[in-house]
Amino acid sequence: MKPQNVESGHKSYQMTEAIVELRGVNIRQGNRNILENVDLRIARGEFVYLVGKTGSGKSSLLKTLYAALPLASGSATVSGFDLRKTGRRKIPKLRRQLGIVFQDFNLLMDRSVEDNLRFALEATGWKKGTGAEERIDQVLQEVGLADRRRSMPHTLSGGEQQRVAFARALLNAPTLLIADEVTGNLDPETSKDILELMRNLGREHGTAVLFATHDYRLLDTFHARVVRCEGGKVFNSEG
Ligand SMILES: Nc1ncnc2c1ncn2[C@@H]1O[C@H](COP(=O)(O)OP(=O)(O)OP(=O)(O)O)[C@@H](O)[C@H]1O
Repeated sequence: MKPQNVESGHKSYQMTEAIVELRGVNIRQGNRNILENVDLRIARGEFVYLVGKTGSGKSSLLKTLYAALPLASGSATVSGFDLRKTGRRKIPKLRRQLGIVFQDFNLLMDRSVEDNLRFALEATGWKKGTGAEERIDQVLQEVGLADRRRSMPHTLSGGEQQRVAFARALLNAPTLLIADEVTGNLDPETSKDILELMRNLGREHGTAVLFATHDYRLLDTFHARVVRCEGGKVFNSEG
């Protein structure tokens, strides 16, 4: 296949560059084998659905990608980090390349939207006066919440709170967005809006998106590659 060049602002990148490359990975929780011999490749800017029943190992696979679970065996590269060589001290550096969003929005409820984002920026090493305020404006605009910058989280709907969580995940311009059951608390219409938003942001910025869900109905939202966890194995298929 001919590599496809995508223009993103002043950056040009190749859609074929791998952001995730797992080969023969075994994933364990405690002394239990969860997934065996996993091969998975995700290219820059690619959107991938990760599906499987509750307990099939989706979260364990995602945890492996952000180095919250060690590799039991095999090789894995995520955003240029070789996970076999990514010791504890390097993990924060790896995670700065990733945007991770969960079902629970995990917002600080006693702080405004902008304070939630400022807190995340400072926690990842941004200093005041280095474009932080502009970056907050940018990500809120991208998720369609520019006018809610000073709102408190409890005044926002569930869908809007999840958008704030996405805005926070986007702050450091991740190469990979990991979404673990992010629509679990949302109604079907809002879930599809969130899904569309993720796909569009991914396309625009060349961010790969791995969207885990046990809700197979969401696969009808748009056509994309589907990766399935079942019976301790991971199956790759064309969507
Ligand atoms: N900390 C742990 N210690 C031992 N076993 C665990 C641990 N966390 C998860 N498991 C087990 O690993 C298996 C896979 O769980 P995992 O959370 O990865 O599945 P999942 O597909 O993400 O499910 P869900 O959709 O419910 O989140 C389950 O059988 C679960 O009981």
